[in-house]
Amino acid sequence: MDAKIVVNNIQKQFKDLPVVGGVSLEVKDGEFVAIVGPSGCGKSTLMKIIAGFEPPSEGEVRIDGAVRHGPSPKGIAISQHGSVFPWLTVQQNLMFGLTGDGHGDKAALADHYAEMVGLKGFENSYPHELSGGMLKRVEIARALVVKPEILYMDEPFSALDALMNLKMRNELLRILGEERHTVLLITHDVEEALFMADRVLVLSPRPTRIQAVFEVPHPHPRKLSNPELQQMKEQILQELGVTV
Ligand SMILES: Nc1ncnc2c1ncn2[C@@H]1O[C@H](COP(=O)(O)OP(=O)(O)OP(=O)(O)O)[C@@H](O)[C@H]1O
Repeated sequence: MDAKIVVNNIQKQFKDLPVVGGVSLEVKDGEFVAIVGPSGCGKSTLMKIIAGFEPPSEGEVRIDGAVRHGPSPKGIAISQHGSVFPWLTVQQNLMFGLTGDGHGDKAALADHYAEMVGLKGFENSYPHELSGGMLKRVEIARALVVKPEILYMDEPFSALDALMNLKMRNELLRILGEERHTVLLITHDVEEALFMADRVLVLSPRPTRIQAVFEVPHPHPRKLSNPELQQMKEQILQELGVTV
């Protein structure tokens, strides 16, 4: 099958600062690819380019074979900064992206996704009435409700505490088990990458390139105590220059 996303020799320079030094990558339909890399290496820049929010200096991105010059309607991004509208209720936030007539009963659909992420009973609450973890779930539900073919996630759980972070990983995997999406995840957390992804890419320092690739063929649910995953974690940390 053809790749869903093809990244062809992407390079990016901000004035005279080279940030992305030539990245090529193929992501299969339904694949979950995690990207880890040293701080400031250019992860977010690369993700913005792949998602179509930032033009590359060189190279091209294809979605389903077509070269993109901006965000694709097939994809949706979830960032670490959060983007729920504070003046709308949970249900209204979820209905916001449901434009056009193809969505049937929008309120019912919004409520279904609110329930899916564990927010049943909070449909009429406003963001300021929710905890940080609940807000993150609103954001994930808001992305999923439009049924994107591709999810671009840049450190989506990094603002959450450790316990909520673990819960959200499980929640997302459960949803992905029910609904197929192609996922690109940027994380600084090697365990998060190994827990969730089919493949982990390790980026080099800036100007960033793909330095190493790790396939993670283990079925879900995974146990991070699995010796093979532990070994892979050590290898990835070594690639990142962290001695263990
Ligand atoms: N719009 C911009 N204009 C100029 N420089 C930029 C711009 N965006 C990013 N940079 C620079 O590009 C480099 C990489 O930034 P980027 O945010 O992509 O890295 P990152 O790996 O995601 O960082 P972190 O690990 O801290 O999240 C940094 O040196 C940053 O200052």
